[in-house]
Amino acid sequence: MREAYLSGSADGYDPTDKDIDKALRPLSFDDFTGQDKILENLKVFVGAAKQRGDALDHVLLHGPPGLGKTTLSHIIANELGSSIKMTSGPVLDKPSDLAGLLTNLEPHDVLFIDEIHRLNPVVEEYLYSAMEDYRIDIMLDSGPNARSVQISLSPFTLIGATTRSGMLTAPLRARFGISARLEYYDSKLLTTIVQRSAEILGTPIHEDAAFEIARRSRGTPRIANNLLRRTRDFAQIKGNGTITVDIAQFALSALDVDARGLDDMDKRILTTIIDKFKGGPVGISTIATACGEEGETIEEVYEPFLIQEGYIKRTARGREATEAAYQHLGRLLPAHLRGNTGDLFGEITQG
Ligand SMILES: Nc1ncnc2c1ncn2[C@@H]1O[C@H](COP(=O)(O)OP(=O)(O)OP(=O)(O)O)[C@@H](O)[C@H]1O
Ligand SMILES: [Mg+2]
Repeated sequence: MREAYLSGSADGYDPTDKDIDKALRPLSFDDFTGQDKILENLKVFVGAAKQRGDALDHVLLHGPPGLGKTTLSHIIANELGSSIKMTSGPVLDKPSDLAGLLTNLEPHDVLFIDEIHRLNPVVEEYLYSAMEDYRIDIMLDSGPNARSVQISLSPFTLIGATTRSGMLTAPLRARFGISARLEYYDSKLLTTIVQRSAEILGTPIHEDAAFEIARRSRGTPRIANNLLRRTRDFAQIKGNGTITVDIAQFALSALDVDARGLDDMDKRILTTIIDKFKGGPVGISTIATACGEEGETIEEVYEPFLIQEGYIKRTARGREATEAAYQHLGRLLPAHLRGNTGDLFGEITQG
């Protein structure tokens, strides 16, 4: 497969980790664990496009970081038997950057634009006709000699990836025939992913150890793979190379991984709601300001996991911390969450 990397990705790993990361990346639909509904549909769309000899319709992949958007894009290109060219929104500065990429695409190639919500609006405008009619108008010269030339493109598939689908403009969103939102993985799926990765790394791992890593990975394969790599180091130095549940627990607490996999920002959001706003309800923009993060990011990257895990509730008046959040952070339950059962938290706060 031919690849042109126009930009480095912003994963922030060191080079060795990056190489391992590449080795762990599933290459085909059958290799990919989870996201069943999305995969089933993609198989149909890819199969049908191939049968007709058409380019696959443009695909938008959205969802929180580390769930497999880039991985799936490579898989789609592989399954199409096409090449993939990769770039990202912020890198495409001028329309000519985009034109250069588009005119170099072979029929049915995939152009992957990461962080597509960060496209320069002028570049985005050019993308519309490219996506719709496989052609672009380029302005030659300027002033009185200015004229526009139309260039035909090979039929191609644009795959856009974003963690912030809310920031996409309506006209751009409307031009994607296929749109899929990736969801967090449950612990069972992540256990399978950890076991698969351990096998690729040649590291023996017990099933309960794989599960321990999985359930503390914030529903995210990237985090699971990261924790596996670090746990493997502990197994090598502190044990005999096999990852047992004891080694996993030791490693995870040495790494300061929360028992339920929450990260710093998750915890900051919960403590903000509980300590500063009496458990809510409080609006997202208020939480954002208090946490020093953008509201959109909280809404699209952090909140879905906290809601899925039952730590916060979305109500008409804002976000509320649940009993689970108070308990997880070891805070006393407020009166409105105190049941009649007189549990530990309830009783302490009674007096
Ligand atoms: N379903 C899966 N099965 C096995 N491994 C997976 C799966 N999804 C993701 N991974 C692993 O997790 C890592 C992160 O995935 P990927 O880079 O595709 O995420 P992403 O959604 O593009 O994240 P970002 O939004 O940060 O770009 C990959 O290196 C891959 O090895
Ligand atoms: Mg990515």
